[in-house]
Amino acid sequence: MIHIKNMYFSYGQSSYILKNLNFSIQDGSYISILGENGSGKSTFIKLLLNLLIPTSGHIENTFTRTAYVPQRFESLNTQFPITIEEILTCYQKARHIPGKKIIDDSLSLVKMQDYKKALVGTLSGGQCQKIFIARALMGNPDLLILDEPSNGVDIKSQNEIYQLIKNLNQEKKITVICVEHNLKAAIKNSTLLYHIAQGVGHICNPQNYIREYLIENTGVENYVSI
Ligand SMILES: Nc1ncnc2c1ncn2[C@@H]1O[C@H](COP(=O)(O)OP(=O)(O)OP(=O)(O)O)[C@@H](O)[C@H]1O
Repeated sequence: MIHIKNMYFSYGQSSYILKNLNFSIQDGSYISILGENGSGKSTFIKLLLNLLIPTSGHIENTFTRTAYVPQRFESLNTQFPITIEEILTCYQKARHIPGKKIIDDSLSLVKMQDYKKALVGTLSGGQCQKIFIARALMGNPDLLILDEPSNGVDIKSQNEIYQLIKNLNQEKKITVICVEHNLKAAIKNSTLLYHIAQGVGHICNPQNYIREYLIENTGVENYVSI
């Protein structure tokens, strides 16, 4: 469980990016974090990952094994001649993760076992995203944080990736927090949405999101057709 209480955050002396956030994330939930570019979604995630410290207020986090799946292009040099097995072996060693079968097991979970010897530069966007999820699963996480998992991925692979994330959430009981620009996926998959606008967080039920937030705040009625 994560409890965020009266949390404010600013970078240095600049004005607050996040203002008085109060939000609880229950075990087993699937939360999508929404908001416009620059609204503070990545900052929020970095605070949850302890990469940033709140300016005031606090975060209580009872999860013990958090895994992070970054945006695909943040962590990938496709020109570098390295295989999937080598990437995962480096991760296993760096994180001191035990187990001889852990790489095969995590690749099987994302149905990418046939790509163990493939060079990372030969994979499609969707395949790369699955490899990053496999890498995150090697640490047997109880919390999985993803940053825009469908970014740069075709529709078929998007469906596979969201199905995979949903299975991890529902069957393996991994709590999921996902930064999203994919509104359709967020509404379809999440137990709760958290919309950040002007530094303020709004908790929203997926079924009511379109009415509660988009229509009231933007007047964009055609979002109803999503
Ligand atoms: N290291 C930093 N130092 C100063 N300001 C920063 C830093 N990182 C982000 N910001 C600013 O904080 C604000 C929120 O940025 P953030 O990256 O959290 O937004 P975001 O919602 O994730 O955006 P996007 O959807 O474009 O990824 C932006 O105005 C950004 O310029």
